[in-house]
Amino acid sequence: MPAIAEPYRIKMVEPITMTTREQREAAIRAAGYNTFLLRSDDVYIDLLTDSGTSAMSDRQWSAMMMGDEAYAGARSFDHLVESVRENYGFPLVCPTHQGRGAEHLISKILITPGQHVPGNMYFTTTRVHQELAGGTFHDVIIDEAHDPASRHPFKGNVDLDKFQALIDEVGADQIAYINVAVTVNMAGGQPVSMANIRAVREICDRYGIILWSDATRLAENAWFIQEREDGYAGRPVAEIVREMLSHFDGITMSGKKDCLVNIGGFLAMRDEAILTKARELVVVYEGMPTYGGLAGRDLDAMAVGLREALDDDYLTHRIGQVRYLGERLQAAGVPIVEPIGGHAVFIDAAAFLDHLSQDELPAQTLAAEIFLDSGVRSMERGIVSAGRDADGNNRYPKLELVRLTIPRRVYTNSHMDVVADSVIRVFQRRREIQGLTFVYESPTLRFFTSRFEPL
Ligand SMILES: Cc1ncc(COP(=O)(O)O)c(/C=N/[C@@H](Cc2ccccc2)C(=O)O)c1O
Repeated sequence: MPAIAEPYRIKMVEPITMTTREQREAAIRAAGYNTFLLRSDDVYIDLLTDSGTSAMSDRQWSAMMMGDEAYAGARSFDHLVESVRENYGFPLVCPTHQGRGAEHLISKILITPGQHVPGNMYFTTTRVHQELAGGTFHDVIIDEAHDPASRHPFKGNVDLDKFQALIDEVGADQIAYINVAVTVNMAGGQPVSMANIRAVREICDRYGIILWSDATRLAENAWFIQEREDGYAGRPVAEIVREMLSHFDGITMSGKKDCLVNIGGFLAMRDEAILTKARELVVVYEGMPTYGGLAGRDLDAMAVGLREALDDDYLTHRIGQVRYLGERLQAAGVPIVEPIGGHAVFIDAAAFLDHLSQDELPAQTLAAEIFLDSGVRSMERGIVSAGRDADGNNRYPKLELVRLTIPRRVYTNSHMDVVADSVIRVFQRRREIQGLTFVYESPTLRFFTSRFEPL
């Protein structure tokens, strides 16, 4: 991909400082070797997440100044609805404080306890809300998604045979809905093709199954369709997004990613009955249906940001930056998930630290080692994130990954070079690295707050 300059110029900066090795050793010990528990001031380049860490534009900031903080019926809500209608094609919107707020509501609305919810690989908060609502998640993603080395161009695709087999096994009436994430975070930010979305739609229509999407990174998914799928080259991302979403009954959206805001989310849909139920629940858990746990200014920032995130030049640079980092690591022989995803480079920690067993927590270990080397913060996406099953046993995911997650419009490729140099240094001394073990294991979504110590 030809290098392109940032399609924006920087108008404000936030100073960052490099720490010493001694400072980092003290910091990671205090954080229990869990990068989620590090203090921001101890982090040099923060690649923990792309969630809520984007830089907002001058247009978003000025929209915030005009935010309407009326408790009910604020203009800011109208602006969000207009933007969702215009850019996503959904007529109905229920704002929530962030993505998992929307996941909570839709799980309660659509799932009857005992029902099943197929999806293209699990995501932690999505699955936990489905389970809390009494549903059982079933992974129906294609097998290639579980192979870090597979170069399948659309590893996020639903395996139609797996989906059909589940329908045959439990009956269509026992399937609450199918949830198709675009892109698939835990597979490495991997896209779903338009052809696959259409094929899933056909099955859902045949059996009367609701087709929902976790649209959190939909713009990046559309950009990969433009780049890789026959018939879409040269089509504007905004047009591809409208076509993608036209096949879904509704979406949960974490605005903290592809709406370029620091907080925000929403449900968007076509069915008034679902909106009515969402409004009944949102007043209990989030706030009035016209603010959903957000300030008016947040709604306005999201209305502007979701439109900006569909810009072709912005996405070409954004995805190009992720690819730049990934290609530097590939050139040094560092094992990463291929193809390189849309929002992050995922290091194959199992291959990187192939002398460690999964019970020695390779990804947790590698994330701590990278921080110790350079102050770069990453996120464990392996056995710790996978948690325990209903019987209390550790789940053993095929993918044991460390995610280097690139915030939107924040860092330059000079920062990417610092990250690449650090990971390569750790790779060169990987045989010296020993594993970690739990000293405290939190009961739910344990990766957020558990603590560890070196073996
Ligand atoms: C595909 C997808 N669907 C829904 C959500 C929830 O949205 P929200 O509630 O955060 O707004 C997320 C959030 N992803 C963040 C934050 C995170 C969340 C759980 C564990 C680790 C990190 C991340 O991947 O960094 C997501 O990626």
